Amino acid sequence: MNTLSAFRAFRELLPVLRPEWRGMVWSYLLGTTSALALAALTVLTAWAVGHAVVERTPPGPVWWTLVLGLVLLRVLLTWREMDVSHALAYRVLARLRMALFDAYARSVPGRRREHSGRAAAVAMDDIEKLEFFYAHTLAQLGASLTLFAASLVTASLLLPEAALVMFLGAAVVASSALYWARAARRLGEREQRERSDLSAHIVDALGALREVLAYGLAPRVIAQTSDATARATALARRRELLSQLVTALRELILTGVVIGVIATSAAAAGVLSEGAPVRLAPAELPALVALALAGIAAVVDATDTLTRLHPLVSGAERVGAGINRPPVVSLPREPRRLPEGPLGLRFREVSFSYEGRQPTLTSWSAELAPGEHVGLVGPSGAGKSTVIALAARLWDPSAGAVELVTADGTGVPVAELDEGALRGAVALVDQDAMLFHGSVRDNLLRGCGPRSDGELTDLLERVEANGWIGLDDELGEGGVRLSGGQRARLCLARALARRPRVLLVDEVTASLDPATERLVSDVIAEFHGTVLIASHRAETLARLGRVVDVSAAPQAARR
Ligand SMILES: Nc1ncnc2c1ncn2[C@@H]1O[C@H](COP(=O)(O)OP(=O)(O)OP(=O)(O)O)[C@@H](O)[C@H]1O
Repeated sequence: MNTLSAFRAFRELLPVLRPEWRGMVWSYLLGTTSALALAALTVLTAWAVGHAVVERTPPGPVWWTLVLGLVLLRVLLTWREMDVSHALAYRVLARLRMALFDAYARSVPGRRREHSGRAAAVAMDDIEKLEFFYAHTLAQLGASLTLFAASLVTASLLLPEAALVMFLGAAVVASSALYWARAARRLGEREQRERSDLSAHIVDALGALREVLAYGLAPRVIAQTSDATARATALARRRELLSQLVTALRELILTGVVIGVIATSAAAAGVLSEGAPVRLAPAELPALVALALAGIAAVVDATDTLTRLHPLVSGAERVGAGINRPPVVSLPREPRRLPEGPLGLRFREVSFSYEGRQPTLTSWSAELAPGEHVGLVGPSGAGKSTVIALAARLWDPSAGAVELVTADGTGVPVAELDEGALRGAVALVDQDAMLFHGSVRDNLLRGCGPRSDGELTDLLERVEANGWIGLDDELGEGGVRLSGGQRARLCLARALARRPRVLLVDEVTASLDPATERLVSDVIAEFHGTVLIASHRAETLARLGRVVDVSAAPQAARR
């Protein structure tokens, strides 16, 4: 494993978990004390056996008190450890999820053409595995290393050469683990890639099931799926084989260390040659071997855990990349509030380009007076959706400003506005607006304050949805059970439920039949606030007071 990059990937997420440091330290302390208590029990038992066999003296009351105390301590610690680490795991999960969601919320909304949903779903899945690492594994690694250090120091006080054997054994175990981990990680990454390609392939096929069936693609999809599964399984088998080999090697080293410690202790106890100076009582020999065994087993445990971390490293990298996505808009330091009353919209010499693309807008200006209904036109790809996204502050322009304009003509840049005030004043009905899982009522109430059922029913009547749906009806995932026109009408009702002062509508009538288009246009025409509609459709545009062209040459904004 590239230890440094693994270390970096895990460290990257620590700032998010900083508030949990007390829980993490507590979990480490409990785990370490418990491991030390277990090691002490093993050593005490070996000591008692040594004395009983060699000196024929049974353990005295001090020994029994110690052993009993340690057993009780272990019971108590195991119970507390579970409690603490479960609570910690829950909080780690929540913190990572919130940080990821927050980062996506700040960085994604404008990037409509990105598969952000899939990336976020994979990262959310990763978080579930990482939770265990931060809540349990980290403390367990710390406990193993502390136990090794403690047993090494104790062994070096009792018999330095036994400690040297332990140290060398630990070094060989650790270096072999690091060497093998690199190969395991490479295999793991390939397997992970195969598996995510496979799930993307299945998701795509299921998403386009109608095309798959209509074009007779099912046999090809099945063959591709089975090939990809076979490749992923072969890689998993190779990885498992490698891991078994490494485990066998580790067991071998462990055995070597035990033999080494027995040999050095036996020599020091004068067991090997007559007349040699005795530096260790023969009765202590089993205790020293048990001590060495506990210490080296802790290193074996830690390296075993480390070698199994590789799938987590890629997960941590993905989550880190998600959490550290640069925000597309930044929150103002001193957010301004919005004055009451009608609001207009002003684009003041706005320029904008998508990452690495030619500029979409260059010094583009337009102004909508409060209450004005304006159409936004331009050839396909000219930037209509971009203008709408800038007005909703899903992106920030690279130059110029987008402002909400009060009745006296004062412009308040959307970038300086309090987030809540902006979202309360401006509503967006997007080209591919999504409905959420849940009832119609849940959807209408999303993002707005309390509204009476009477008001919501009134909205359904306005978009003529009351004939085919009610407030308590469930929409299913993304409103899949509805037609495009029905979805558009509910999305419009949802935007109106927020009682916005500015309504932004992006191509919502583009794929509607003439009757639904007329209906949607009627509802928008009755809206009393300011409206900006991006559209190609003559029928939609004919209802509007004025039309502005997004591809028009740069002009100065009215001040
Ligand atoms: N997320 C994105 N990343 C990169 N480029 C983008 C992104 N969104 C839009 N673009 C590009 O920016 C340009 C303007 O796109 P936009 O969607 O604003 O145009 P539009 O006028 O609304 O087009 P249409 O009428 O076809 O919907 C296009 O060239 C498009 O390819």
